[in-house]
Amino acid sequence: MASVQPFEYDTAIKVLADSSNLKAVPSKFNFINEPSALSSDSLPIIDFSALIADDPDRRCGAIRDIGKACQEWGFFILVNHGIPEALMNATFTATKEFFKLPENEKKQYEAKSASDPIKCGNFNVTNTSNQTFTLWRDYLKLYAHPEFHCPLKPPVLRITGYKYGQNGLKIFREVLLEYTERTRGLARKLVEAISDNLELEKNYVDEVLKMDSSFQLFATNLYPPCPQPDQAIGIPPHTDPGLFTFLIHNGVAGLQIEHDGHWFNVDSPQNSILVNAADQLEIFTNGRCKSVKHRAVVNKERERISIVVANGPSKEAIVGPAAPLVEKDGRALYSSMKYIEYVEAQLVKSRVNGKQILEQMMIDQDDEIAN
Ligand SMILES: O=C(O)CCC(=O)C(=O)O
Ligand SMILES: [Fe+2]
Repeated sequence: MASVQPFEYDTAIKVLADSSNLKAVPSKFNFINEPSALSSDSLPIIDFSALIADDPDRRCGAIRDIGKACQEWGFFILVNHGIPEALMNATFTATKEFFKLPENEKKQYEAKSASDPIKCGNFNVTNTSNQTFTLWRDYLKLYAHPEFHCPLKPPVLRITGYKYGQNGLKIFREVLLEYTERTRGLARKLVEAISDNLELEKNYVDEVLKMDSSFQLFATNLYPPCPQPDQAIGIPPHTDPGLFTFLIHNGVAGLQIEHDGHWFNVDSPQNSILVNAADQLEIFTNGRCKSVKHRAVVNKERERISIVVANGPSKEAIVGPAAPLVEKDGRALYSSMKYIEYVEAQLVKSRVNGKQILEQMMIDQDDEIAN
């Protein structure tokens, strides 16, 4: 049987969902799941203004809290981060305009391979029994740094508020460029906080992760209402590549994270950013920070949009456990891999219920002894 490609642009799910009287999920989306989860109000909240405060006690407190959050939950809510709410709103407006483009305009960005810097369309996932299903989600993914790639359309947006010129005109790429630049600055400060917390030398971290040329991915996901939310999934359980992922959403619930063997619904207050420790942070910290599994479930009533920025080390960085931590721990718990190879392998190879790339990189003590 010919294997199904992960990338494809058949029909936007939004178009399918808007089509008259869709009562059941077409079979190609069939993914039987249990979308219910526990509720949690205990996700750590990190005040970013404390991290950049002159007061050393506030700064130390924030560094300790970030370290603890990454170890215990792998997720936290970032507040007082300094990104203007108007810029976050403009980013939503911009991405919504993109999804509203005619199908033939978006189809130009249909991904052909994992290395395409702009990708758009449907995404097919294969499970361990070699069955393939399509995600209930439309997406756009861009490589945002060190080179910034962006579709030329929509050419101009009408956005009122926040310095968008006299006529309120601002170009799509400028909004995305500004949002990605700002989030990259925040991510860099968080990486510094983790390295302070683990007593790593700043020079060491900069040299290994090459943060000046950090590889940043921008993604936006649109999950249309789904007639049978337990028969389809927005994004199945996975972990993210990178150091820190930043996520904002349009106020509709759908993100769930795994904690202590249970799924929890995650919400975040308006204007905050949900941050999670990602795979390369877990590897680099030799397992101290946890890259936690999460998934996006869909609902019957409301369209959900999320905007995700994956902040990584440089594409060229060979990421393995930091040498000073390996020395302290007596052994490396993970093998090393060039970051860009990890990203692309994860895009095409990640399998539902199968071993994720992160798990494949874990070194068992038994393996070590055998070698
Ligand atoms: O939309 C969401 O809430 C989750 C998105 C996500 O996990 C991802 O894009 O990696
Ligand atoms: Fe994710």
